[in-house]
Amino acid sequence: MNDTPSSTQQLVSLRNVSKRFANGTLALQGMTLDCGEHDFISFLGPSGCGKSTALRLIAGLTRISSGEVRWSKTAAASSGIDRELGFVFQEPTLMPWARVFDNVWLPLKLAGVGRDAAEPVVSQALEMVGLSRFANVYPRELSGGMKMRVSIARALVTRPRLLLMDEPFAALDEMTRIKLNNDLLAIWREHRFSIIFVTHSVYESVYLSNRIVVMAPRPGRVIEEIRIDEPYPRGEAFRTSSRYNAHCTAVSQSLHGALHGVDIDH
Ligand SMILES: Nc1ncnc2c1ncn2[C@@H]1O[C@H](COP(=O)(O)OP(=O)(O)OP(=O)(O)O)[C@@H](O)[C@H]1O
Repeated sequence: MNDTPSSTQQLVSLRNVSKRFANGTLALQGMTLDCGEHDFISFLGPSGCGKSTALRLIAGLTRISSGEVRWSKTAAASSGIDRELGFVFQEPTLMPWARVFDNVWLPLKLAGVGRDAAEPVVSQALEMVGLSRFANVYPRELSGGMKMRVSIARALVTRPRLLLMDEPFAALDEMTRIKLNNDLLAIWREHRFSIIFVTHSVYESVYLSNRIVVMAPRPGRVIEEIRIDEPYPRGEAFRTSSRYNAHCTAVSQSLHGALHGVDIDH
């Protein structure tokens, strides 16, 4: 089945968005982007190109210096922007003293939903990430990949329409990362939310996304947007295909072209 997103319905739009920090750093310059319903967009680029800043601006965690972040009317009206967003960071940031269930319940608890009322929704979120049997364990009993799954379940428990992910799998080993890539794609396809995913990895961005925003530093800016018009589901056959390789080469070339003459942070 080819269910490549069509991006006809916009969810959130950035228009000429810039961010200059108080110390004078121009972290992001003139970014324009339309994120549609059921898009899977990657922000790809080296350290310091403004990927995290862009994500935080969309989330409203950092104030923009100029430009505009506009949400679709339906998204803004239904339950407030906060409920439309889930955020997953590189570190799972779980509460170590709380069981898995309580960690996932947290966003609902903060919204005033009691434990009993939340139970079916929390259970469903845990089921989505394959952790139904681990509701009662503490984070210290889980592997790195499982902790990240809990973090994803917590971000999805409010059923957001947009999931923002900031290098979520960067600290995981290769096999765990591949498994989480596949599971994330399966959850995204089934539940049809949108994802903006920050990564340094060309391979990961090509495997996951239907759109890749290539960025460069000093100042942080968008160089090019590349579409990966390949059908989902994507599995091992895609990962080992010549088409996948060709996309990776094209994206690498765009990235290297963008970096020509730029002094990288790392
Ligand atoms: N709070 C801040 N105050 C001042 N400068 C900042 C702040 N946050 C980020 N910057 C700077 O803005 C630029 C963009 O940072 P940002 O973290 O968005 O980049 P990034 O592409 O996400 O990098 P990385 O891949 O290393 O996370 C960098 O030069 C960074 O040092």
